[in-house]
Amino acid sequence: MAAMTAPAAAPSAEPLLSTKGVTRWFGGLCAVDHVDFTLPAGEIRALIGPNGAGKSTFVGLLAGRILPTEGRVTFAGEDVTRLPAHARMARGMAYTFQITSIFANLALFDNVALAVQRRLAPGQSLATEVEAALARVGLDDRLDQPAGDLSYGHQRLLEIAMGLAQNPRLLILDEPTQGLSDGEIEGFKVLVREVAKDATVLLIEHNMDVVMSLADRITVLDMGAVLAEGTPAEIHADPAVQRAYLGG
Ligand SMILES: Nc1ncnc2c1ncn2[C@@H]1O[C@H](COP(=O)(O)OP(=O)(O)OP(=O)(O)O)[C@@H](O)[C@H]1O
Repeated sequence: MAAMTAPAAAPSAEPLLSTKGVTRWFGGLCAVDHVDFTLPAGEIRALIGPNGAGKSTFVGLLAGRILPTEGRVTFAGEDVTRLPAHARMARGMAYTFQITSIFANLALFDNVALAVQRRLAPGQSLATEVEAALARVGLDDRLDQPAGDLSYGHQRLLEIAMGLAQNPRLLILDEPTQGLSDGEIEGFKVLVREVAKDATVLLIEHNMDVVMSLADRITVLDMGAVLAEGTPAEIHADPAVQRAYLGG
């Protein structure tokens, strides 16, 4: 029997996250229109689209910050459509949003400590976990500095550290590179590749260089609906995407 080779691990049949017909109206405006979306575990997925395409609303629906008018959201095999954001976080979703959610008057350490406390296991040291999360984004030399003193770009990195501190299964990043310098963007790419070794990443991003170099696959939203989905090369070559988004 020793000569038998182990069967290759079967790809997990169930996606980490999916939506079915998810829809959100704001008054007379349909911001997200019957979107079917599937995100397999382990992928880096970028979500792109023109301004007003519905990206932030869609991510709000995934995270539980916005409830759908109709449709279903499934996370890790569970229907989470009606679960509030904190319950989805407890199940392993973490996210950063365009509107920064840090506490400006608190030190970096305390901001991240708030996130770590959600999942600290017995025997784990709060300080060690906080410092490790800040080290991943390169901010561990400023533990005692008030978060409000950071540049906008560094505040975005702090938010990512707060997301990572939760050891998420899914990390959702809404325009994470906005306000970062070119050098910081390179560091961010390295960080996301590192994070993706043990988490799934969904990235809303306008910087096409970041999208093309990081994403395994790209989903393009336009007017609340999925216009296209594919590898960076496929999306780059798609005439409908070029017309709607890339200005081609
Ligand atoms: N709370 C709200 N009330 C009313 N309309 C809204 C609300 N939130 C979003 N919208 C509208 O829904 C549409 C989609 O907006 P959304 O912010 O999701 O798009 P987006 O793709 O994230 O845009 P951007 O790239 O500019 O951030 C827009 O027309 C927007 O004005």
